[in-house]
Amino acid sequence: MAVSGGRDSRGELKIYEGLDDLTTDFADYVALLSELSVKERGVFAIALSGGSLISLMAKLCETPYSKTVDWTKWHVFWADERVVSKNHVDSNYKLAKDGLLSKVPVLSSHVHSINDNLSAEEAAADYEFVLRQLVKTRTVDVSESSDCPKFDLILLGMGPDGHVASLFPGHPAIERKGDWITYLTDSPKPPPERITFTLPVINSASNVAIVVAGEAKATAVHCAIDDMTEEFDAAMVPARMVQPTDGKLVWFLDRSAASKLQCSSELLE
Ligand SMILES: O=C(O)[C@H](O)[C@@H](O)[C@H](O)[C@H](O)COP(=O)(O)O
Repeated sequence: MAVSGGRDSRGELKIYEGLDDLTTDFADYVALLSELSVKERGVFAIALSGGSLISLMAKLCETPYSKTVDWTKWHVFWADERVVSKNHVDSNYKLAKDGLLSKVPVLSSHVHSINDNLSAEEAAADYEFVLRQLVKTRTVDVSESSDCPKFDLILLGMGPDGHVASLFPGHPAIERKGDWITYLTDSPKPPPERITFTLPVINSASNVAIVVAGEAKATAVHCAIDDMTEEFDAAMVPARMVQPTDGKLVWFLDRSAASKLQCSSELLE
């Protein structure tokens, strides 16, 4: 069973007793947004992350979703990627391919992964170029307020340090504004070389979901969502800076991840 509550600009909270409820509701959420986007725009532009997120999407490969979702209309991107070859165990592309994309009929020409023959800096520039072409054709919509791509849905996990995509606490990549995609060669979470959507791109999406499970992330969830004192530095918890300008943010949390939220006891009553 889930409880839901609003936290204004820090998003809607959905808290689940167990992972089974969470993954079922999460699959319903993705399937519904896919349906609405396809109805409205003819395509569904979705950006994935790495980590446990992909295993939490596993229900989408099962019925009814495997049969009811219009997979041929999906265009798949990565909100962040590790700069390694596509068949490397660290590759977010490989993770998604093995756990999701090879099990559903997404068209290979609609899977927009990074060029793994390039350096991190070159791969970021190349990925931004690819994205710009797809924004021109409106495969990915554009935000009128920011001129950034407006993804139908960006899916993020969160690390125990509060990072999302490859935007880490206190790292200069959080501040990047001019670029859509930036790169790191010193990621605190291995591997060190990565590319990542910048915050303006994440915050221009129509929908953003942050999916978090486990007690190890409870403090970061608290710091990302609860009201804090004025001295609190949001740049130290990148997930707190995810605040879509014209879109909607939803947090999918299990009970352990939500256990330090000030508002969780009210919500769970
Ligand atoms: O490539 C990456 O490392 C990810 O995109 C990263 O942002 C991930 O989503 C979080 O670190 C959460 O990962 P876990 O869910 O595995 O903790």
